[in-house]
Amino acid sequence: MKDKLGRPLRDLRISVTDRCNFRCRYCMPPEIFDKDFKFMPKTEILTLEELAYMTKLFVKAAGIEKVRITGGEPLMRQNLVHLISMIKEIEGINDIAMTTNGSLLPSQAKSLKKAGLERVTISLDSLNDEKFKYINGRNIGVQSVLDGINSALKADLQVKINMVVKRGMNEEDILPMARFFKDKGVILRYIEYMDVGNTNGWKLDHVVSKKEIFSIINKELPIEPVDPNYLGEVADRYKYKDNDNEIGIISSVTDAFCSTCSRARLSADGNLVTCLFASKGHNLRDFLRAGASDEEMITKIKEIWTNREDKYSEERLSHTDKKEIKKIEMSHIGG
Ligand SMILES: Nc1nc2c(ncn2[C@@H]2O[C@H](COP(=O)(O)OP(=O)(O)OP(=O)(O)O)[C@@H](O)[C@H]2O)c(=O)[nH]1
Ligand SMILES: C[S@@+](CC[C@H](N)C(=O)[O-])C[C@H]1O[C@@H](n2cnc3c(N)ncnc32)[C@H](O)[C@@H]1O
Ligand code: SF4
Ligand code: SF4
Repeated sequence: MKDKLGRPLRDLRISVTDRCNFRCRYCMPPEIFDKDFKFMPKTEILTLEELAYMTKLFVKAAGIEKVRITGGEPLMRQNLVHLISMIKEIEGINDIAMTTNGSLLPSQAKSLKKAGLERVTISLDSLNDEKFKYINGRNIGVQSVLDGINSALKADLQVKINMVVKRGMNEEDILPMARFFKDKGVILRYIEYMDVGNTNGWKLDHVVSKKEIFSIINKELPIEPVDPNYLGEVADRYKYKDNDNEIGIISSVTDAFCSTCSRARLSADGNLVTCLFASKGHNLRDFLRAGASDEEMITKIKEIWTNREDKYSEERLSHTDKKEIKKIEMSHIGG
């Protein structure tokens, strides 16, 4: 099954909650996501069983093999271990990963691994405690994320680190992060700051480009490109010349990768979203709860994917001088 631009559906990213214990200023600015902010009501959120069932439908509809659990903060969802174990049982799924801020991992890493989680990507934007406390908007120190990383490694999970780079926020942390993680057996990935949602005040000037990130690292720690692991990998891979450790750079802004984008996103309230920058999703929840059969659900998923023609990042620069379009917030669909 291919979309209108010839792209298959391979990778399902499931957001299990729109809530988070952090308020990263580039994702959920605390002034907007405050005590009056209306998060999704519980009745609208898919149950763990519904999420697992939806995953099964995506396997049947498209043969997806890879699932990434995300949020909001996925570890805030109760009994997530149960969801992982249900997904693990689905024939055809051979890669279960999670993106998390890491702070709640120490108490959960072992049981997640036991349930079938193989990989975690942990977000960390600075090793400077004061700066990190400011960025996450909740005064949470670096050590709680480092504890999360250590607990994941101890539980034998594969670990990657995501660092969003924003000019004026943390570009001076690019090198310290590289130095710190270089020999730790984890892959650090730098992400160009993106214009997801409408609340983070994104400007093109805030973007530190892939080229710039490469040159900052390469000057002190020489690196060279490595071939992608698979077609459509979002990160460009590089390895250090003096050892085999790797870093990645994700360049959605300056070097878009829409032409190989095979990712579908399912929000916690059951909307199928075909692009990170979409204005809205396709409501699968109500269709499911109205009693649609497996066949009807599968037909619907296929219909949505085959009509897909998203390529926002390739067209981004032509959007910036126009009136801003409404986009789903990152905390709804999880990156
Ligand atoms: N524009 C855009 N950005 C994306 C897309 N997918 C991922 N990203 C960005 O890249 C970041 C890292 O993505 P991950 O989920 O860690 O990457 P992944 O490709 O699933 O990781 P691996 O499976 O380990 O290769 C996300 O948090 C987003 O910020 C996409 O389809 N479009
Ligand atoms: C939305 S979070 C959800 C999962 C989890 N709460 C976390 O932070 O890892 C997923 C990823 O998106 C990244 N992200 C959030 N806002 C972004 C933005 N405006 N540009 C680029 N990446 C962003 C985060 O840093 C994180 O790595
Ligand atoms: S990036 Fe992740 S941790 Fe930070 S506010 Fe967004 S959802 Fe929460
Ligand atoms: S902008 Fe949309 S179509 Fe392009 S890579 Fe990202 S999610 Fe895929």
